[in-house]
Amino acid sequence: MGAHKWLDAARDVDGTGEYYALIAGKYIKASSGQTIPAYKPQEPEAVASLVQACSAAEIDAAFAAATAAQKKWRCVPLWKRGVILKNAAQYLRAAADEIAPVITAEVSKSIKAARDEVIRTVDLLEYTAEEAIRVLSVGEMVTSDAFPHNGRNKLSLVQRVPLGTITCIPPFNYPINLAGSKIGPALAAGNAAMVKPPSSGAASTASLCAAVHQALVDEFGPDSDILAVMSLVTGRGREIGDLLTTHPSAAATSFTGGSTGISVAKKAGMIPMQMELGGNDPAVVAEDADVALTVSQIVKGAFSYQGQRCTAVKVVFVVESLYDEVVAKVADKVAALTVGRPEDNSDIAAVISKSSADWIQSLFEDAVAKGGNAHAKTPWKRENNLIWPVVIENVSKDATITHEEQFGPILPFVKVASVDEAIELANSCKFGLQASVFTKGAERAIQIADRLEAGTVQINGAPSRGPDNFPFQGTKESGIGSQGVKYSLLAMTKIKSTVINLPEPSYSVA
Ligand SMILES: NC(=O)c1ccc[n+]([C@@H]2O[C@H](COP(=O)([O-])OP(=O)(O)OC[C@H]3O[C@@H](n4cnc5c(N)ncnc54)[C@H](O)[C@@H]3O)[C@@H](O)[C@H]2O)c1
Repeated sequence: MGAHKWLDAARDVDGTGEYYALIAGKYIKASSGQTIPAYKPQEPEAVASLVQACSAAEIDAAFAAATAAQKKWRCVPLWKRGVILKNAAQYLRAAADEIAPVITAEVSKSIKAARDEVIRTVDLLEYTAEEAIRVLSVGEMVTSDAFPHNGRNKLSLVQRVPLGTITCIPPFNYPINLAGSKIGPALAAGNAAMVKPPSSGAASTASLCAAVHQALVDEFGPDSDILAVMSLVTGRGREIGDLLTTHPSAAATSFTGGSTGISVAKKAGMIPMQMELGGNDPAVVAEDADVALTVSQIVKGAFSYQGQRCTAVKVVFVVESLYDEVVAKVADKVAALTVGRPEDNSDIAAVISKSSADWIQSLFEDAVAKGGNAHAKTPWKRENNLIWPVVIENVSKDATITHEEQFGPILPFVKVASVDEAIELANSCKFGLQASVFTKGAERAIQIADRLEAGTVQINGAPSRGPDNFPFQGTKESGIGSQGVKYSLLAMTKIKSTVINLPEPSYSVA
């Protein structure tokens, strides 16, 4: 039993501790009688959480109830939807210390970073509630006399309306924040949210959903059918994923994850997609870079949360004149990072799974086979899923890690003859999420940024998804559409216009 009744209501506190699914506004155990375990990345034999293995029939039931609930929810006044989201944020804030260890156990994020993620999501929900009012309460009136051969006898009133039920699929690495960045705008805009959490991180996402559900219960009572406006459906992505993203009642999909998103987008019918996918964010270091700033941003950018961030620095291109100095100084800092348990707030803890650790190791071995080497101060070392941070120097332009996302604590350095060569290499990658450029010249920075194929370019800073009000998007295989509170509100609504036809042109006077 925890300190929060609403959080206890989301799981079987008297039994196995398994988390329930939330379907048609009620917590349920799956009719299959089966649960899905998620294991602790740091102790692969230990179960971190158990969630329900929902069936196709349960998902159909969730969609049917959500469709009906959304018709009522969209009529709840905009300000009141905002108040409910703010109330959910307050529940979340009060339980931050109880939820943080759940995140830590499931995805091996340090306790401090896990708590920060909860509070960031509180801020996100509150901001979303207010931004929705600013963005969605104001439309426009378009007059016909702007277009040739027309008088002012037609007035088009333009407003934004919700889409319906939005399938929300977050990844493991921010199971609360990236769930909140979908659920918040979806609900604020008058949609229903069909939430499918990642297998590792499901209990964390479930905790956020519990806060939102309780805020809905407070407003509408425990038996209201409007509670079905948010569902939590759990199961293996490969088993229920297609059902959720191709369901006839799904009006849009908001997905964050890896290349799975590409197949999700290809299979989906004619519905809007918000796709935030993988990246291989390059840092381009020019001859005139501020070395101390560059080094500290690269270390922070590449190794926070052991590199498991879509916006981690994933490859560094340094011009010859600075190469040795930058590599040596980065290696010094990386060698000083603490390695251990996330519960102890170590800088580096285990990566999410064995398959991820194996992938990282294969990239390291490929880089070495092609001429690279671990810097002497940061040798390769692995124990189960725990990988010590490594600076790989002399990495070949042809090494797989130069072009593919490692999602782990190893960082390749590639020596380039010029910034032009760095840009060419960066742009040859199939991804285009973010990129960083380090130079003291403001005009030069803009010119380099303009030439880099990326959704966002950071000048003299590490890549970053936040703050959450910024637009965030990828090009190429890094995604479709933009995220960020305002941009998600726009993505989760569509324009509807109503035309007033006047019998004869009318011109308004002051
Ligand atoms: N661009 C961004 O905003 C952003 C942010 C964070 C993470 N990421 C990316 O996410 C990846 C790491 O996260 P991950 O390992 O959880 O990604 P993933 O693609 O393996 O899984 C993402 C989500 O998709 C679900 N899923 C799996 N199969 C599915 C299917 N067939 N249909 C629908 N859903 C399905 C998973 O259960 C999970 O909830 C990295 O590539 C990282 O770069 C991107």
